[in-house]
Amino acid sequence: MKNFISLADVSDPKALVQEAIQLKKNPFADKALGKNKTIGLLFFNSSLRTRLSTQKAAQNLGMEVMVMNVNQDSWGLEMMDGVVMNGDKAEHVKEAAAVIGQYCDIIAVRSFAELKDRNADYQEIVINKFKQYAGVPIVNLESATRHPLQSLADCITIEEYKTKPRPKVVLTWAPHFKSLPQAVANSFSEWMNVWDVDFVVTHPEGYDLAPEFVGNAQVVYNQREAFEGADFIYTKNWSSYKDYGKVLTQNPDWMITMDKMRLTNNGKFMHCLPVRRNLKVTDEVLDSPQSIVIPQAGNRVWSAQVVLKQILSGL
Ligand SMILES: NCCC[C@H](NC(=O)CCC(=O)O)C(=O)O
Ligand SMILES: NC(=O)OP(=O)(O)O
Repeated sequence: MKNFISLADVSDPKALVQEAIQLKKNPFADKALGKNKTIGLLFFNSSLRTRLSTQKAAQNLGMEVMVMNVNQDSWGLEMMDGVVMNGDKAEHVKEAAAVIGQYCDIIAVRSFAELKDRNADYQEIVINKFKQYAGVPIVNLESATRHPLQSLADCITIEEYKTKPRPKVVLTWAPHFKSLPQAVANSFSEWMNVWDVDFVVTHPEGYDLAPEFVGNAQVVYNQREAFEGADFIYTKNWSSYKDYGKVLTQNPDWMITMDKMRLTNNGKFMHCLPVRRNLKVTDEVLDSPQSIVIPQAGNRVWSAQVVLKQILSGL
């Protein structure tokens, strides 16, 4: 593997998941692979899981890790070419990425959608500029439109918890007062489209994801209907793609409750976290045996480790 920016970088996603499940049984087997190799983790946004699980994965592979919160600790980075840099951005990504590439064998970047300009976000400017100028492999830690390390961990989790060869998986929108990116939902949908599942997406009208991410999913605007017989309920809030970045409704009727979970086939509750209790999902659901959010987050280590292992093997 050269880079891990989206599903397109993975030649065999199912084999990758099986390899991750094997790694989990023997986490330190490849400790020599990363010796004298350095990964730089660059964060333009907050993180708990991504930061710690990627660091842990790199350490399991024997790598050195450097972490930088770009917006707090470094110079403001200009992403646009050909501009007069007389504003608040002191350094161009052209130099910054190339310089970090002198210090690191792999660079991992988190940079969320700004949710102001749909074209700009969907062009994936930040991660693509790093790919263009760093000269070393790039790993996506959640970019404007995708969060593939999360989706890979989600696939590992579904493989571990499924009770039938072809489970029904439902991606459901849930209410939030803030305008949040579509990245997690897009990416999950992208991966579910190549998985052995019956995949349903449910959300209020106006929240349709970009068609290239919805793919062959069945879209249902009635949440209760969507939940019928589901084996997995994957919850996420996202802002509108069509009316870009807007919060069109905060309708509390879309919150995940035990009453709705009872419509499922003893369905497992999944969420990438962080999750706001009693806004998106009730305490009762999150604290029930049906919730698998903690092992799901635990799988972020194996998702990152299998990706770093494959990239290191190709250096
Ligand atoms: N990486 C996992 C999700 C990150 C981000 N969530 C958030 O920003 C939640 C913030 C809040 O609830 O205030 C998102 O939706 O893409
Ligand atoms: N799920 C996830 O990516 O969590 P963080 O935003 O805390 O990294």
